[in-house]
Amino acid sequence: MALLDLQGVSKSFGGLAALSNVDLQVEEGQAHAIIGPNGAGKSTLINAITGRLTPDMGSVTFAGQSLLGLKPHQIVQQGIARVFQTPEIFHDMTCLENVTIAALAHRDGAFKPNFLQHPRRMRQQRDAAAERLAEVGLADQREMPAGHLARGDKRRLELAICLANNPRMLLLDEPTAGMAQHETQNTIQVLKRIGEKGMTKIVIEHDMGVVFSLADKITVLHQGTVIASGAPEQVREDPAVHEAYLGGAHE
Ligand SMILES: Nc1ncnc2c1ncn2[C@@H]1O[C@H](COP(=O)(O)OP(=O)(O)OP(=O)(O)O)[C@@H](O)[C@H]1O
Repeated sequence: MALLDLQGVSKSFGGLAALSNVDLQVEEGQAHAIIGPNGAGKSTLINAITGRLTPDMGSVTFAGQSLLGLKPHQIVQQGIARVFQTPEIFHDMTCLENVTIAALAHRDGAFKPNFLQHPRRMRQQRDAAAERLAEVGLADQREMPAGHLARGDKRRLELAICLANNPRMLLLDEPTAGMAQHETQNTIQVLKRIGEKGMTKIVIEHDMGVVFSLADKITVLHQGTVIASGAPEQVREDPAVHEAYLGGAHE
């Protein structure tokens, strides 16, 4: 059974069908890229998964449970974390403090400033936060105020904050957008490392280099419909994909 299973999902805005009868199966432990030209329906699909909009038709199931009707925060509690969209970084706090607070908030359901009464719990969360920072390659910057980080490092801190919540699936929205080449390569390595630990990932990405270095499976959307879905080499050779996308301006 797929970890995330969408069947027949449709969503229209007025007369425009942003998604038409979309099926998507994301297997546990895989990196699944969703690609397509501008306006293909990628954001609408992600919004349907994260509860920011309700499909007109179809089903969205995660770990066997329907997500339909759940609010975005309830979907986060189910174990789906969206990265690189609405990062909540405290710029004056150190990287370690940022990740520790995220871990404490996850543990208590919300951040409660009572942690000073529980020094052992605080120490455990700090140790876990330090591990998350090491995972994303920010061990050396742990005592640095978050506001002083370079742009690419800030995004890796956001990733560490998401990981502090122990999600089952990460949704990555253009994880390398606006990054310099070396930052992009760094981010690819970090995401691969997280993947090796079995983390399931959905990646929305325009950069085909990133897509083909990360994805186990690729689904291609075009005008709200899935025109191809499969292994990267299979999708790369699909004539419909060439026609709609890979042969176009984004290659
Ligand atoms: N809230 C909305 N109201 C009206 N139309 C919308 C709304 N959201 C999306 N659309 C339309 O639905 C279609 C799909 O949009 P969507 O943003 O999902 O595409 P996308 O693949 O994410 O594009 P991009 O790569 O440019 O972000 C587009 O034609 C868009 O204009």
